[in-house]
Amino acid sequence: MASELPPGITHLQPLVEYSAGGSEREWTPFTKIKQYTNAFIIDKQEGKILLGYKKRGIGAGYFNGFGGKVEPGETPAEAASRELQEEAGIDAPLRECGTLFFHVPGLENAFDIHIFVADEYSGMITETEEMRPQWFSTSAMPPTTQAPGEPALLPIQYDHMWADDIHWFPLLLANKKFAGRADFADDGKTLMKWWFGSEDS
Ligand SMILES: Nc1nc2c([nH]c(=O)n2[C@H]2C[C@H](O)[C@@H](COP(=O)(O)OP(=O)(O)OP(=O)(O)O)O2)c(=O)[nH]1
Repeated sequence: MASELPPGITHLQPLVEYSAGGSEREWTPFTKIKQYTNAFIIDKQEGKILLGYKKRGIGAGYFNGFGGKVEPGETPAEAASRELQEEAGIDAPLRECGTLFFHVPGLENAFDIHIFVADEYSGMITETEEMRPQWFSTSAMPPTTQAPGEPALLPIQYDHMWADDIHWFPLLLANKKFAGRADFADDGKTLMKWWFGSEDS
């Protein structure tokens, strides 16, 4: 169990350290916290996860889950469902599985990102102005069995994602509850320091 969690992590249950690293410097101070969401569909039977290529805004050019700001009067769960519908055209029985506290120096606010997951969805997955949805294999190896005529799914493209994601995606994929913090450099891309833990080791 971590003796002292990074500032910003408010997870109620004890956490076991999973991945930590980066520079020795202190966690960057922040003044405001904004609530965000990020939602993933994971089809365990077929071994695939739905991500979207972000076409604009924060994290443009990266693959990510679907999400955005929690609007005034909304719960994070309501915001996550709304954003999933707005960005991918689908509905899903989302459950909150983790939190990512994220900070870039120079930005007034830190991001408290509520991570949601579902293993099924309804509706038709649709490309939107913000996101181009794409399934990826959850296995490091490309799947060997494919439906006839279907292209093999790529493994998750960590080198085209936020630099912290590789440190907590394994917890998401293993269905573990987790929380963590990632501090970035001024460029908003280079990961300077991180800590992630899960409820079970
Ligand atoms: N996986 C991952 N997602 C991140 C990281 N940092 C970060 O902001 N995000 C997510 C949180 C949100 O889902 C998304 C940023 O939301 P957005 O671009 O839609 O924000 P916005 O202000 O435009 O909000 P909105 O208009 O969609 O409500 O990026 C990170 O380090 N890893």
